[in-house]
Amino acid sequence: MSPHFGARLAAAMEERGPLCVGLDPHAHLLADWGLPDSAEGLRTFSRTVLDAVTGECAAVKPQSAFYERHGSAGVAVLEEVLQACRQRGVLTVLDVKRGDIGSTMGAYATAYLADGAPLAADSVTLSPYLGYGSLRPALDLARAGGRGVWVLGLTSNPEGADVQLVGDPPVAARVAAAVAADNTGLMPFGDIGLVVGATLPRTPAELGIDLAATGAPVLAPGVGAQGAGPEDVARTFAALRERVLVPISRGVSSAGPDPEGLRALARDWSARLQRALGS
Ligand SMILES: O=C(O)c1cc(=O)[nH]c(=O)n1[C@@H]1O[C@H](COP(=O)(O)O)[C@@H](O)[C@H]1O
Repeated sequence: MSPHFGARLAAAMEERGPLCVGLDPHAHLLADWGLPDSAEGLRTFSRTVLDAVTGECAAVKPQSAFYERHGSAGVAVLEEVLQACRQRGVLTVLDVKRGDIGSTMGAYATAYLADGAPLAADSVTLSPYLGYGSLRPALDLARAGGRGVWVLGLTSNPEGADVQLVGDPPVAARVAAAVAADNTGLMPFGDIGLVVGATLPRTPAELGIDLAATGAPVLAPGVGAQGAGPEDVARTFAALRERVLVPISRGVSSAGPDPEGLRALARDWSARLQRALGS
């Protein structure tokens, strides 16, 4: 049986550090790169970033929205990106933030987490805000295939607190407790990750959320364009530094289209993150 996603992620982070490069082909970035805002522009952007950063990061995170913007032609490019990552052995976090009633969730799960699906990824982002239990079909299919999921906990945007911090214990703490139960026994960490922004004004511990107890890897967005830096990652995730995967998108792709510039900036972020996290 192949290793579970948490073990594969741990191995990739051990080898290449905590950086995850995001693929978010914003219209303004395509323009800055001198590319058309079209499927062809997405293709060139994605290939260029992927070629430049393969080997410099533990994973890549394509954001589906920027591909969907161009309809079926854009989604075809996303399929190519995922296929290229599979061929290169690059771990993928497909950022789709899906969440729906359980029966529909089963279809989303098949779309992103089934062997042979055109959009199959190593892991996918999910929203638990229709109820954590509604994600079960995706959690089960991911685990059966050695894949993973990232459940939104405390998101990097300030508006997230309106939902995630309601109640005592806060909603996000209840999500974290459910993740902890599902990760029981998986080493070195589980296949169900939590998304916790690096931009939070208060740390999870200060909010009464014991991330270390969840056994979850943490996806910590917000570094670079959203204002957080490596020291914020180190401060926010003090007790679980070896489990934090840090996605940076605009903070890397702003160096394009020059591949050397992209690679140099990815290396620089990676070195700064590793220094801050003491890894
Ligand atoms: O799940 C995510 O990746 C995510 C969660 C979150 O709380 N905040 C957040 O910014 N993201 C995603 O992370 C990426 C951030 O992009 P940059 O700010 O350019 O690095 C975008 O694709 C967001 O959709």
